Amino acid sequence: MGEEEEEEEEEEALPVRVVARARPLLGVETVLSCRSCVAFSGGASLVLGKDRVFTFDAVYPPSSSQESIYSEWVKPLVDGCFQGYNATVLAYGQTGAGKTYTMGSGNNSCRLEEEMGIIPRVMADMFQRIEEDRFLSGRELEVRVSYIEIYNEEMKDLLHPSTSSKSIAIRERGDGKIVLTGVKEVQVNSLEEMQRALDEGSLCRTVAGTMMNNQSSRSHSIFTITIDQQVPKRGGKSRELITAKFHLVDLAGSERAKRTGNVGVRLKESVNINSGLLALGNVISALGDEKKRATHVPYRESKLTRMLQDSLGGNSRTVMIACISPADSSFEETLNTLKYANRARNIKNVPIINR
Ligand SMILES: Nc1ncnc2c1ncn2[C@@H]1O[C@H](COP(=O)(O)OP(=O)(O)OP(=O)(O)O)[C@@H](O)[C@H]1O
Repeated sequence: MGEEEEEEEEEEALPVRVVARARPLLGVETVLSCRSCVAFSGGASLVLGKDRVFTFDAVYPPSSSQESIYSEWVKPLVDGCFQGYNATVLAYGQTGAGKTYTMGSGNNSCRLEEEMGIIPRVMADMFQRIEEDRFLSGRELEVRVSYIEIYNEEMKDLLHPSTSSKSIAIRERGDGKIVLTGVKEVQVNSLEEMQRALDEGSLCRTVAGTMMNNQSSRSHSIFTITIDQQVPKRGGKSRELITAKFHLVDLAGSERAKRTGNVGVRLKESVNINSGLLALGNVISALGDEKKRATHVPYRESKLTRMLQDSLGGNSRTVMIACISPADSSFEETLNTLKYANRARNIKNVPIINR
């Protein structure tokens, strides 16, 4: 293949992939006599209520495993990172819909192997790959992680919780890449070190009970893995740096404030959470609209969208997982989640290798 053709292939625009996942009915829902209001046909569509049909890139019914969603949608992104492509996985949905379970961004120490979520699987795969590539001549590799939380429009470094939020800022470099200043990345040399970073950071997340989930994460959390590789150039003695960033995002619950029974501080939180998600929705819809995409995408409306600027509609391979509860008591929230996720299907990203 000629160099020009290679360039063309790299710059092909890819849509953001959107998959929907329904968790099983929880014990508490069964006790409250909730019934499932979502039907699955086995394909990429689902039916909410009597006749609202939604089609995504894939649909995962309650019986589906953590492994299937990981191997079909996330593993290819891990492979891409080693080639220098950025990747992003976002979990969206109302409180209690299964975002933290799916991402594996909660406490993983008591989980069975098959219950492990996406982040622990990404880490295990990366280190297996690093181990396998160890003997490739001349290759040097460095892996770093950062873990941040956006809570009430303030950013917290979960790996260095004593860092003041005020010293953290999001900046756009001349080449359009987004960088965080004030957040300290941690270099990790083994799977165990990376797992420790995830577990310790997860413990510092802002969690509180709502009427819908007694361990509700009230913030957006973003676990970022950066891989830097010094690779010998083909045929020459010189080397090139290939770098890739993998954002794993567990978004705060998308529910409307009223349903969570929130008042006071929790209500203020809900308003802030929703403003981040609203901004994300606006960015998603602008990216899905050809005219707006060319003129103005409102990334600056929130910290969340600013931080994900080069992952949404930018240089990244992106998968969004819309998590839903099948319970009829969550019908309205599920409808909102599915509508929101549907809009994301129009976004096109242009992944290029980061040399
Ligand atoms: N696919 C699943 N299989 C079995 N249990 C699940 C599944 N998804 C979620 N659960 C369970 O449902 C409950 C709520 O899930 P989870 O905490 O992941 O929700 P969430 O969307 O992250 O909520 P919040 O936004 O409030 O943090 C948990 O007890 C979790 O273990």
